[in-house]
Amino acid sequence: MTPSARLQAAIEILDGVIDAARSGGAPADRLVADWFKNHRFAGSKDKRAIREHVYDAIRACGPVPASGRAAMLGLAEEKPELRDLFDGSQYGPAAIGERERPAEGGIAPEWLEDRLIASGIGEDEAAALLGRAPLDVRINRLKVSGALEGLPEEGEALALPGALRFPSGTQVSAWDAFAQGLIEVQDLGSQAACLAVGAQPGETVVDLCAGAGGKTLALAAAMANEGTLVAADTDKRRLSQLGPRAERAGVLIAREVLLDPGKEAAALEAWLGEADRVLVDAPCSGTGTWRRNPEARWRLSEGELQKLTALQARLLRIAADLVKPGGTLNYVTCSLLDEEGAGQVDAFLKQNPGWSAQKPDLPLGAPRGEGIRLSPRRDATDGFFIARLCKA
Ligand SMILES: C[S@@+](CC[C@H](N)C(=O)[O-])C[C@H]1O[C@@H](n2cnc3c(N)ncnc32)[C@H](O)[C@@H]1O
Repeated sequence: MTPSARLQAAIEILDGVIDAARSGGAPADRLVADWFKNHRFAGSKDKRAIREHVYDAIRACGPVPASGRAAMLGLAEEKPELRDLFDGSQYGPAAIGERERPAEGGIAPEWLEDRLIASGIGEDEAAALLGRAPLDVRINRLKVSGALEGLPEEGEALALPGALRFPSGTQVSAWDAFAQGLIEVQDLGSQAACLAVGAQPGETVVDLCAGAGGKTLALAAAMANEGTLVAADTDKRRLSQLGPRAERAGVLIAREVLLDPGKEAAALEAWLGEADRVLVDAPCSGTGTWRRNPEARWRLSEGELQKLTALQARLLRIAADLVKPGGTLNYVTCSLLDEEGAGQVDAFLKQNPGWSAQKPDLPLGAPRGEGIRLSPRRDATDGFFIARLCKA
């Protein structure tokens, strides 16, 4: 493909990404993969260039752009060399018209930028939200006791025990060590959130929003496969991914519980007042994960954020009832917005006098309200809020 044809392909994909963001359709990575599947003539260099154009253009636009072409013209403001590729050639984009306007730049739609500022995220922090995430792995202590030898590449040892970092795009999933369950792909921030739970062998631990079990696997390793570990979620498809992952990782104690939305407590009755620790890795805006899903900022609306904060407050109440006296509730979101982090915890503590907050003891993050916050700029992790609440 010519450089212009690659640019036009990226513009077409961006049109799909914008539509999907407006209508709640498929994520950008799926749309990119679908385009490649339907255009077999694209070689590996073409694919790399097209993918890069798509993601660079998404990062370059703050509010939702009017079209893929406007988004690409926005990117051309940062990379003027792209303007030459609007050359009107057979498969390339038409020449730039005199009245054509590029899409607006910035970090996010205005309302969301305002919320970030109100949550203490300054300009530098905000810009880092749109950087490129490296690839972090966690050494699986259920299978590896000492140093892990023989990986195809040497990773950088990170601040948490058993955490290694590789460059963005490293194909870790093709490695033998991955197939054998010796390593799990997990962002350092997510590893920190698991470590903060402090799960111990023999305890009863509930992972209330387990999803596909990324954190469940880390909790099982911390528990050395001893005790009771409940992995609950309302999403059957996500939860069904835990079984094969647990098998590969040698996790034996994870017990899946599918929840009915609105009736979660009923399925968890057996653990009411029984859990030593409950982890609530709550559904959230994902403002801390824009490095991976930059188009997520076009999907969020104020109404959606309001629904998420109401759900988070409800999940905190459900979790609180599961914790036994002297136990802990660990509240986590991959968001940098106070209404999903420090604000939720403040409201919980006001409404629940028998509870107190204890700052998680981690070599990462900065205090935020009654918890700590990790940020891409400060900690080189996804953005996270982590709080630890103790029941009297
Ligand atoms: C941030 S994700 C969890 C990610 C997961 N813990 C991991 O480490 O991979 C939030 C999860 O909350 C789940 N969820 C949404 N509503 C829920 C509810 N009412 N009860 C329990 N889980 C819920 C979603 O299905 C989603 O899997």
